[in-house]
Amino acid sequence: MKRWDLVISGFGTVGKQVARLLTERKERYRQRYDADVRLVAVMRSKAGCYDPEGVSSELLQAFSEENCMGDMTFTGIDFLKGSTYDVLIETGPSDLETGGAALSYMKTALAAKRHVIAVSKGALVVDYSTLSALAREHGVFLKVSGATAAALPTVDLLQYNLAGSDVTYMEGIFTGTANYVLGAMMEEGNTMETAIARAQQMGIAEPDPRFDLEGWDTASKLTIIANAAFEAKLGLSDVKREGIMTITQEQIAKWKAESLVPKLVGSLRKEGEVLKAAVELRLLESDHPFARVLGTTKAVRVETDTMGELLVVGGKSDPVAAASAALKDFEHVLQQTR
Ligand SMILES: NC(=O)C1=CN([C@@H]2O[C@H](COP(=O)(O)OP(=O)(O)OC[C@H]3O[C@@H](n4cnc5c(N)ncnc54)[C@H](OP(=O)(O)O)[C@@H]3O)[C@@H](O)[C@H]2O)C=CC1
Ligand SMILES: N[C@@H](CC=O)C(=O)O
Repeated sequence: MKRWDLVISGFGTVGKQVARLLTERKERYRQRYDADVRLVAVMRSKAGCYDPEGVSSELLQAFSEENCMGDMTFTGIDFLKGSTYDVLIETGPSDLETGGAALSYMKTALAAKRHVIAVSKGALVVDYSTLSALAREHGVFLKVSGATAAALPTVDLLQYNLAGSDVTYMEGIFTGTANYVLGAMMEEGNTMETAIARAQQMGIAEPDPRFDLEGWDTASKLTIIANAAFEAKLGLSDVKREGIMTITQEQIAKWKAESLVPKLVGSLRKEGEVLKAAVELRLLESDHPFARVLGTTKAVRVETDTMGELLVVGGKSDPVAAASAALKDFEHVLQQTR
């Protein structure tokens, strides 16, 4: 039986769910893949815990509960370099300006021939080309489902289900928080503040809700999808971006009276060799398929040259679903390395 040692960087809402699901699925990995999967290390911003034989559930519990003061000399990169592992699952903050610590973790792991499964978006947005080149050079996988709408298949849909087809257009509702906030304002008469607070309680809103509501989250996902699945060289600044933070109660009342449904839609359109990316507020007729995508649910629609049109609705934003998407990526690594 092959040993698979895993590290999780970032041990917050999603990271903890990844750890929980990994424990639950241990037997499945044994039976299906003849794999002895162990979580050997987890790290937070100021501390990490590592046991080469597998971190015990008691230690994990203590690590997740303690007020993480850590050791002032702790650095995630040294911790990672000092750990022996096969796969890094990155669930730290998404820093869209520099890629943050996640970028150095991912580069370090890939250069050391470790597979990387990204849930955070910043590093992929900032330097996907270097990361994918490192993965190719070292013969390991860089998987990005968790960072590209998680339970809603996007990159996998394009790379696996539509392999060989030319996807000429893609559009979707990619940010559950924005969709939830718009729906709560339209259907439940909530204020934006109340709706944001609810999305934060659900664990799906980013630490700064403007990330979701000003379109950065959708723009980030589009950038990664474009680079990973369309082999484009898109930067975040290439995405035309609109948000929903300035929506007023007067606008809500008007749209209701006109039976229009507001949705934050991200799109990628091929125009010759150029890929045009945009995030915009669209006012949809009530019979539009996206108008019925409610709550934290997401959706994607694609147009292809030879496989027609596809619509996938579902994959709601949810920390457990995001963790499960990361482990879908892990399962694909297990399948592709057998
Ligand atoms: N929440 C969701 O539903 C989804 C989130 N994502 C993405 O996943 C990532 C994590 O989200 P979420 O779990 O909600 O975020 P949280 O804020 O709950 O957790 C972030 C974790 O990262 C840790 N961290 C911060 N800095 C570092 C560092 N330098 N090195 C190691 N760890 C660090 C934090 O440490 P400490 O505990 O010490 O504060 C915390 O444990 C984000 O990038 C988000 O965009 C993607 C899909 C869905
Ligand atoms: N903030 C995101 C969650 C992760 O991608 C969302 O609301 O969909």
